[in-house]
Amino acid sequence: MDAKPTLEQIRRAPKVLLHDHLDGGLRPQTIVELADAAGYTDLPTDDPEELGAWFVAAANSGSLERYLETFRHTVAVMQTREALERVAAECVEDLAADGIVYAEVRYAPEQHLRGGLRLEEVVEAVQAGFAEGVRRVAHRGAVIQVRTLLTAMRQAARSREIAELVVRYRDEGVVGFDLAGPEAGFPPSRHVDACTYLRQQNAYLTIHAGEASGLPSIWEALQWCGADRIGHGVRVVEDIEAADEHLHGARLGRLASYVRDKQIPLEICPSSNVQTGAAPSLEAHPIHLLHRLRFRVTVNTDNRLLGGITLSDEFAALVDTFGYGWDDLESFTVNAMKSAFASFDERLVLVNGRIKPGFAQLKWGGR
Ligand SMILES: O=c1[nH]cnc2c1ncn2[C@@H]1O[C@H](CO)[C@@H](O)[C@H]1O
Ligand SMILES: [Zn+2]
Repeated sequence: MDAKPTLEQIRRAPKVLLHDHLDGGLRPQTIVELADAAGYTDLPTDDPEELGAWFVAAANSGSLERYLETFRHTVAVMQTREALERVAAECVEDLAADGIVYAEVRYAPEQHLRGGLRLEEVVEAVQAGFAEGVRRVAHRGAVIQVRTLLTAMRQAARSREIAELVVRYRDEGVVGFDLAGPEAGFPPSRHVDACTYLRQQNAYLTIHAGEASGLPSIWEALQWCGADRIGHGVRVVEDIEAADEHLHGARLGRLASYVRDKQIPLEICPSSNVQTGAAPSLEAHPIHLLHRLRFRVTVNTDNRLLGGITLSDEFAALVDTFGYGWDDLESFTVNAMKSAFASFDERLVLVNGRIKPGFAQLKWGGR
């Protein structure tokens, strides 16, 4: 129990992932093959290993805008039904191989229309791919639940249409809406109409906020748009007055208090935040303060390809950096499951049937 969780043990732990972009998690080999099939000649290299390294290096830019430029290549090769299905199926295989038992995977349908697909066809292709992935994984004896979030790009003007798409496919595995893209200059309040519509439909939404912009963006996401969760949200620390090492004298402003009192889930993505400059380093990442102050912290990958990481790697890095043990990792996992957009029944079954027994086995099983 006191022993430090190893990467190999963490990989076996039943994990939950709420924030993962489909178009930020492709296998480099797949990108090369899809580019070849589509006649896309702009890839920086045709060698899968070099390509994987190129993405990580290019994403280590210190700026969200430059980080997002790398999506040019992944989106370019995801423009046909076959490509979308393949990428979605492989995503499920990769998440299951990392020991994830429940995932919500997001992407922006409006970015996949260049090959002539309609929004509905994009959604149906990805859902078919997820179902295929779940079948393949089941053949190997693993069980994973995968749900979908549909993202609207905040710099564009299609959020209402995407919100309607979420509602239309709510019984086919689409569980919520997301806003992503460059945060600076494109505040959540631009999309109030879509968000109001979703709430009136009893649908769920999460919004990327507090990553490249600060408190006003988080405030708008919550109080103008009614977001159920916040993507990243790390800059909420700007509303917390520095505390000493033991947290004596930590003072929360009104917004930080609201986020903590209401236990608004924060989808924190440590590696991504360091890559985009939202956090100066893992050692100085706000997750440690937020976790100790008992905000509802969840740990996520954001973009596995761009970070060159899995969720297990993220957990292992937190263990190394902050000395976290099984109780911390279990609390991030239970927080995530409680914050998922799946129904209460489904969440309960996963917490009691998989997460608690799985962590108990890792904590006490060896004794
Ligand atoms: O961390 C992030 N912040 C904001 N936008 C992001 C982030 N990661 C990915 N995307 C954007 O979301 C789109 C749909 O998946 C991606 O194409 C990318 O532009
Ligand atoms: Zn994201």
